Amino acid sequence: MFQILCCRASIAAPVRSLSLHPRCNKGADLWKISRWYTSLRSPACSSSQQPGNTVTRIWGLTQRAIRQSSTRTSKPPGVALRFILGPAVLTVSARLFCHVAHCEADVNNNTPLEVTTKTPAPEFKWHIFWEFVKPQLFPLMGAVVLAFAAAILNIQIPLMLGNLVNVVARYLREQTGNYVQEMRGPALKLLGLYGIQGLLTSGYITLLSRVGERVAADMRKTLFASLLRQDVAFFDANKTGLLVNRLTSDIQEFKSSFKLVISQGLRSITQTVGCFVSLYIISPKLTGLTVVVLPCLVGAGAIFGSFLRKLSRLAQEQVAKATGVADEALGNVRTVKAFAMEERELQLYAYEVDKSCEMNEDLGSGIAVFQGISNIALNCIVLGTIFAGGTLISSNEMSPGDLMSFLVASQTVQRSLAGISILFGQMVRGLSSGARVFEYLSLVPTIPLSGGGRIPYPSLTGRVDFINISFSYPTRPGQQVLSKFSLTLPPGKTVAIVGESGGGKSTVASLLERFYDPTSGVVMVDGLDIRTLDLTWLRGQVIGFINQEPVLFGSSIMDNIRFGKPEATDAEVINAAKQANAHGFITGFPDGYSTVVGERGATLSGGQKQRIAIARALIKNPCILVLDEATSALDAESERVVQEALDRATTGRTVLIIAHRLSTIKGADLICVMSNGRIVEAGSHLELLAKGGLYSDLIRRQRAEGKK
Ligand SMILES: Nc1ncnc2c1ncn2[C@@H]1O[C@H](COP(=O)(O)OP(=O)(O)OP(=O)(O)O)[C@@H](O)[C@H]1O
Repeated sequence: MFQILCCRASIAAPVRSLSLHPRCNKGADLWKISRWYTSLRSPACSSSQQPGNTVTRIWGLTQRAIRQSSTRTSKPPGVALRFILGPAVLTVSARLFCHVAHCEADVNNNTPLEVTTKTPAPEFKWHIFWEFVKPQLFPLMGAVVLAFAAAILNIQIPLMLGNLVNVVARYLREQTGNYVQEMRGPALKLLGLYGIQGLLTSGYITLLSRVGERVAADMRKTLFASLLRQDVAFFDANKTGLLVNRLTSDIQEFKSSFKLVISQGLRSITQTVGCFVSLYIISPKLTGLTVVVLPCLVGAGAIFGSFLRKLSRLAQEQVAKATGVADEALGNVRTVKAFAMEERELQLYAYEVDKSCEMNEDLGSGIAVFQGISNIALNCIVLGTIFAGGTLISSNEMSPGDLMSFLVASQTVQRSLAGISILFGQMVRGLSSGARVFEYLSLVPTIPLSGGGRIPYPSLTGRVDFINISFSYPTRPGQQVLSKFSLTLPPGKTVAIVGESGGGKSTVASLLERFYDPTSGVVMVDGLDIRTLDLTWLRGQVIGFINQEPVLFGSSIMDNIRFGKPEATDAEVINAAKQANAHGFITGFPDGYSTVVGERGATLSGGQKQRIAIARALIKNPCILVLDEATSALDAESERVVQEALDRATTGRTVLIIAHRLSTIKGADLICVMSNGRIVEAGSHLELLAKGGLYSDLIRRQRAEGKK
């Protein structure tokens, strides 16, 4: 019954959404816009991925996951019980395209389009699945037993209905005896059966949804943990949308299939076998007729259904495409507004929505035709059964009650067979969704987050050595970014790296953070290869990292600063904010440290965000500080305030500055000029100026640009 409600609710969805869609617009302008837009979004035009903080990327990932949490609409069935055969017939037709409608319901799921890659399809790993099911074994077994019992009772119902009809028929024929008294026995029995069957059904659905939800929740948590463990290179190679899709749609799909297979699969098989036995006992002749007609009908329904499913999938992808346009426009709303592109974005969205409207209309028409034909076919079967059964009744080979039992049992068989055909497709989809989830669950990062040694604090000096490093990014193995790069950061000293854009400066910082391992050579902290050190300790307590575009979380300022050291007291947070020159503006806000900074810190200025990021890095009192162009995105006034904070923060620490603005690094103990992945000049500001080489060239160019 639950399944029937779902089917009907899902069927209602396309009809409703179709009536709400705006008129389809196929104007030539929109075509042009779309093509321009498609080319804009093609891989050739997409900007290259920059190395970034893993947490920052995962932050984006979770935000999208939350946005994409599915909202399925459900509607009570609108068809009233008219007469005993009508609902059964409608139910069968509904079930025949239940999977089509199920896809349709998914349209509302904002599923991001999964980029098809040529890698082989992942395999479903049963042993991993078993690990998730094991803790839920008892409720699962309970659900199986209850579902089986409900199916057995379902087989009894047609026979009991037949008994009831026999009583009615006898009374009509003979007009003797007490009708109510004669009816009471079988009616009460049937009522009891309905009651028990209802209880069993609610029982197994409750247990099954508990099992399904818990398995899905465990899978989500484990997958998210596994994603967080992966190397930065993994995030360079995999799109956030695809990862979010695995966390949301794939697990949702897997859960639905899992529940459906247990509930409907078990019921359908038991009922098909049981009811066939009943049919044979009631009338072998009529059963023979049914055996010929039914499979043909179900087969035709399955073929038509698979065509509609394909249509539904295409429509679903189109809706996801439209959602992608809206997602990108809303996510980059400031850029859209800055270029006054609201109208253009609206047109792009309208084009995609109109296309999806058109496809959904086609799907709706397909469903309508299918429902019409299947209703006619199924009603004809009923008619044919009554006709053939009537002949058998007239020759006394069957009673009216037997005919009634036969009709209801054959409806149950039709329903069950349709259920099995749906189930098969659903199972295939569920297994491939599960396989995609398990693929990432079993991924082992090449850079483990924990394990390895720690250097006790009193002896930690903060000396860093890059020795003979060569490096290519895993996603671009052909491009050597660093070649035989060597550099020493003496304890407590400030070393700056300058050079042309794309020369590999930020890559040096990424290697120190161990976002990547060098292709050859070693990075050392206090004379120890960082590959032998505990990475969580190194990133969490030894190195503070501040980059050009600090990403804040959409929580309070207090929480954002505490992100650097979760166990920090309020006093420690305030102290870090003071060191970062942030305390003044924070206390100026009406809510002070409780001020919520908006998505990615959108309600703060660039300088304010940067100072909170500095406080976040300082709160862990790092021995080594990496500033990757920390002030280059700021205006002169913000830069001055942030620079003040940085000057204070760098005292007594080993500091690596990746700099664009050369004015900010004049005071560094050592300035290294990078070109083509190696250091070509090194010395103090004055020494390099006196040398008249690349550094003085850069200074000259920057001064000239400043004057323009
Ligand atoms: N995640 C990545 N995957 C592949 N290649 C990358 C990645 N990040 C950077 N690169 C490439 O590595 C080279 C060095 O980049 P890097 O960011 O280190 O340069 P940079 O000197 O810091 O540049 P800028 O001053 O413009 O920030 C560039 O050619 C860049 O395209």
